[in-house]
Amino acid sequence: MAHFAYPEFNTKANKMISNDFLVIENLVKAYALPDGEKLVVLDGINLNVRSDEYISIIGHSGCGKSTLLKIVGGLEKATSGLVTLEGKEIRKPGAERMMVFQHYSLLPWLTVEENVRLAVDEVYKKASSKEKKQIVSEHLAMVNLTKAARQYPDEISGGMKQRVGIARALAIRPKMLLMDEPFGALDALTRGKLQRQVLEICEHSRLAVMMITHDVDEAILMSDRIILMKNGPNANIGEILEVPFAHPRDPHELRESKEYYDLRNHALDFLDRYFTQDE
Ligand SMILES: Nc1ncnc2c1ncn2[C@@H]1O[C@H](COP(=O)(O)OP(=O)(O)OP(=O)(O)O)[C@@H](O)[C@H]1O
Repeated sequence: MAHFAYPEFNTKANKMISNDFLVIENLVKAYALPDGEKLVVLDGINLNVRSDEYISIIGHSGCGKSTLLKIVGGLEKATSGLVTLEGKEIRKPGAERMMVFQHYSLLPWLTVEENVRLAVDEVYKKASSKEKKQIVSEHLAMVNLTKAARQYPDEISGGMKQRVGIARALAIRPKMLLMDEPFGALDALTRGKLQRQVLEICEHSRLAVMMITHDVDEAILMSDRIILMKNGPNANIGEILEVPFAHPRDPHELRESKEYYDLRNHALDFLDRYFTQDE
């Protein structure tokens, strides 16, 4: 790897942290409906995300969480407003922003390592075959999938598939990970294990994360801030909660603190309030 500029995982303490890494300003997103009307989904979103920050987005179904994530991912365009990453306007998808979806999106005719390799080939065009192989194997090891490298997606469990998706996203060395309910389809035990694995990777990496979840406990465990969205249409941010717990976090320890329950109840009350308004 001598001539290949592939950064090591650095601790957060070693890095420059920028407060205006991702900047969302007055973001409005409207969809044209078949009857000629307009559906304004997001109406005036303002948010700054630091370059090492883990952000969760919570809100009732249809409030525009996925739409917001897709705009940051460059898969959807804003109707008005501005979204910038390190000062550059986001107009299309890019390798510095990798997406992970709830339903794994692996190619079934490729093995686990080939699925990751495909993405590495696409981005590291100048790297040698040996270097690319090393990147793939490092990232499979990171999510404990070394032994499953030669298996096909239909030969592995849902949790393993999701780990392949995460390894594939991380192997590209993105600056930002965008995850749409990444643990939503997993059983409770697998979800807990994978949450801790992702948390550990994020605690040691120079990475910003934006994650959609419906699970308040998951949001508190993983995030530095929780974005609580008001209901749509014309949704915007209702509240932003700071999660005050130091890293590394242990879910059992968290659940012993009063602060944890105060935060949890606050988020649940917010969601209840909006659910009731809608009824
Ligand atoms: N391409 C589209 N064309 C028209 N309307 C759309 C389109 N995509 C999303 N919508 C509408 O925008 C609104 C927000 O959708 P979005 O998927 O962003 O919500 P969400 O908060 O992620 O919901 P959920 O929690 O159920 O996944 C919904 O009313 C949805 O029907």
